Amino acid sequence: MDIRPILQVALDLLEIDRAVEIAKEAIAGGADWIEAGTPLIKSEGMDAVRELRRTLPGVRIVADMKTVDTGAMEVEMAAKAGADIVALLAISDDSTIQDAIRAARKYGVEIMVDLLSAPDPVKRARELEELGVDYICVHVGIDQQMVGKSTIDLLREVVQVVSIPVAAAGGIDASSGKDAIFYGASIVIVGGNITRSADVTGSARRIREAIDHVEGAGTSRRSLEEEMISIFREVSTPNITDAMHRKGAMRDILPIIPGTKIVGTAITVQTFEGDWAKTVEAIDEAGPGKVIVIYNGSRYVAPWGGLATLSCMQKGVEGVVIDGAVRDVDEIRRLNYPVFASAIAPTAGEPKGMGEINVEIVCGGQVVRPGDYIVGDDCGVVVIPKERAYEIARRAKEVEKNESRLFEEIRRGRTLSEVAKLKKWEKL
Ligand SMILES: O=C([C@H](O)CO)[C@H](O)[C@H](O)COP(=O)(O)O
Repeated sequence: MDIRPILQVALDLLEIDRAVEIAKEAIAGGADWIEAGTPLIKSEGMDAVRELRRTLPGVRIVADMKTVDTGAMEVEMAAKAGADIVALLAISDDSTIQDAIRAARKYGVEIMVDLLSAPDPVKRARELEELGVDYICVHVGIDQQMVGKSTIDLLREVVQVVSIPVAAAGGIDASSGKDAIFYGASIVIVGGNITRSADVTGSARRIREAIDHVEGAGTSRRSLEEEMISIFREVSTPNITDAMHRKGAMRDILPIIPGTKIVGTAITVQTFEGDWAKTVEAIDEAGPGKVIVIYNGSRYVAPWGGLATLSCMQKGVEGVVIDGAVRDVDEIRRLNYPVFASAIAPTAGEPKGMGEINVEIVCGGQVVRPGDYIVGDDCGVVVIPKERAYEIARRAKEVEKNESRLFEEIRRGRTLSEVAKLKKWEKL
């Protein structure tokens, strides 16, 4: 085993031509091993491994078969296609692992076993070492990452109980890659943070540098809440609605000042045409990190204007969303405060005191409950149910990463339809 940590790049892509191009860019940035990811193998079969073998002579190829049965047959297939290492799942029966190892010895390849979803991963890692596997992979799957599970915590336990090399996989970036090596991994497996980047070589190089210099690792882990808020600030509302399977967008509500963005949890207000009491009272209940979300319904009588905006600003409130009209737009512009509304009108109502604060409302056609996450930008406003907010943030980030790679491919001269391989992936 090398002293230098191994950087394995997982090609979780659907097309072999794109995979080869990305693999070459990743190697230029310092990747050591190239993995034919499970999605690539499912999409292209063993030809994916064959093509990587042919185009990347001298590079170790890992076939992530995620085998759970017929271990010997799948190892033979991958080995004959040119793989050097074949990955199985730890949840397989011992008989599958043992027969896979026999086939691996026969065909001169090595076996990596992935602890993904193993019920007692630490115990299983010990058993797998006794069975004779070559590498253990501590892996938090892509869907598990989206709900906040982390590879590093499990890695720290597994490295205590085995002496064979351990790989860490699952949402690894420069900082967690560094942590993984610091806590005892010998191999870091990186997928999306390299392969979906517009600058694959640069991303691979940054991770390479991080894992080669681990001093100062293991110190700075953000809370899931902090991570989620910072992701919502980075991604766009289109990224979020894509992540929500086209749901969540309010209708007809746009920023009064283009270029302003809001991210926060909802303080809801139900009020009625011509009554601005509850909208203004809600300011006293709001503060930093909060977005006041108002259903008023009228396009002609505004429950919000310049004075309310200034008052909101003074309290550090993140922004305001109104299904209804807003006035004093010139003042709001001068204050440069994020107000999103469905109409502009000069007339105000009266403070009558009808309605309620912090009840479930419908705003822009979407149900909003107190505490739901609200993100607004130039494309509109989306509501993210609080229970799934972290997951949606992570999935939106994946959408954004994916698009940044597609942007780069279009910049290089391909058409969108070529890049998206529309003809191949049209629904039959
Ligand atoms: O094995 C993987 C996953 O199960 C899909 O096949 C990924 O290769 C692995 O998780 C690494 O990818 P990232 O999590 O995107 O780094």
